[in-house]
Amino acid sequence: MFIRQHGEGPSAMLAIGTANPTNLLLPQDVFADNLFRVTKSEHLTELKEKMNRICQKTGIGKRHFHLTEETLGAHPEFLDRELPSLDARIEMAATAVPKLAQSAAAKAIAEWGRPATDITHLLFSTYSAWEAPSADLKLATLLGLRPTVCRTILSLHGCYGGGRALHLAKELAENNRGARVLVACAETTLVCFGGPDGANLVGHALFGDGAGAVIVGAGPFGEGERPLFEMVTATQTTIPRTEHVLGMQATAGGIDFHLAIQVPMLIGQNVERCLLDAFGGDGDAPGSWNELFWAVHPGGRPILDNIDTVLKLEPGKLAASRHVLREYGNMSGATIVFVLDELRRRRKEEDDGGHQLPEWGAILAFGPGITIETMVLRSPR
Ligand SMILES: CC(C)(COP(=O)(O)OP(=O)(O)OC[C@H]1O[C@@H](n2cnc3c(N)ncnc32)[C@H](O)[C@@H]1OP(=O)(O)O)[C@@H](O)C(=O)NCCC(=O)NCCSC(=O)CC(=O)O
Repeated sequence: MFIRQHGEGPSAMLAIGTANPTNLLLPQDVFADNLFRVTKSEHLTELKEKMNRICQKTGIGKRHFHLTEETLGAHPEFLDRELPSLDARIEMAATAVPKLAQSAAAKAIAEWGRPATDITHLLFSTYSAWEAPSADLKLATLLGLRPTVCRTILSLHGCYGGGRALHLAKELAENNRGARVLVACAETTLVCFGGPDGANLVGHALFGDGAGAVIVGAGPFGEGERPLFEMVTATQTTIPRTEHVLGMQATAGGIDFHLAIQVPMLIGQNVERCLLDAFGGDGDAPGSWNELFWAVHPGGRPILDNIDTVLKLEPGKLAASRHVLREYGNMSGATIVFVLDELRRRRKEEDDGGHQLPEWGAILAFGPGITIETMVLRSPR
């Protein structure tokens, strides 16, 4: 009888890659001027002042975008929510999203050192998948994955999409001996970009474009395979009665984001419970959260500030998250991969400098629901 063989030990991240569109890089201090100019909204002076106030408080230094002024010139319907533009956006995203993911995935595969045809599963997360077959098949074709690769697209999980995909990759790798799972997350604001109004200023000020890829596998590890972070346990929690505070909605004029002002507070109030669950209860959790290393989705500066406060974290514990927020903004589901990449770069630097490094760590990612994905990590010695 055929018996399914399991992988050995907890699965691990074996390689990480990230990428951003090269079309447009905008420093945050000129973002409002640029937005109001290209959308012909300069007469909305109060709104622009508010936009400037918000931009200054984001903790963001610059962001990358696929949409350029030239593309907007060819699509004036993108500027006016009353005009239908969803078709054109879907068509643009259908090419841009898999290509962006390809850039990140190619870096992860090169670091991994094995042929792309050794990938057995593909998990693709994006808020821009609006067709079938979708970005997962396009990415598989661009990378030359084998026709038997098991593909899954995760759509509209928003900012917890990266955490969700890593969680699923862990399950797949541990339950299928020899599986090598490519997690790919790619997000572009071209599906939601529009002229500024009272409802979309915060989204405009926060979101950027980027892609992240991680290769996940469980033991036995092949020659040259080097576990970066072991994925020890993972949980998902939905905060009851918060489904209306954070979300996305497709309209004829593009995708609308809704970010209620209470989001940072709600996340702050709930993360400790999620962490205790992921660690298996109070008894197994570390005595102080400062004993861990941290990969937190930088959904916004106040979210990181609230987590610092409730977990009583020492300054610098969320440095990788703050760095990614500063350099790239909030790239929704792809952001957590950038944080993991930055975290391992910082840990290597500290290790080379002879510093004692925490062995255990945690991922926190948040999105619509409000959903919190939590994962306990261990860094192999
Ligand atoms: C917008 C901010 C930069 C503002 O910074 P501060 O809160 O420190 O500053 P502040 O209180 O002085 O606010 C400045 C101005 O912004 C307004 N303001 C703040 N939060 C707002 C919100 N959610 N919606 C609309 N307006 C908002 C305030 O009323 C104020 O207006 P005035 O100046 O007129 O008084 C920050 O609050 C922030 O980053 N919030 C976003 C957090 C968030 O929801 N992240 C989740 C992203 S989604 C995600 O990550 C998951 C996903 O998408 O799936």
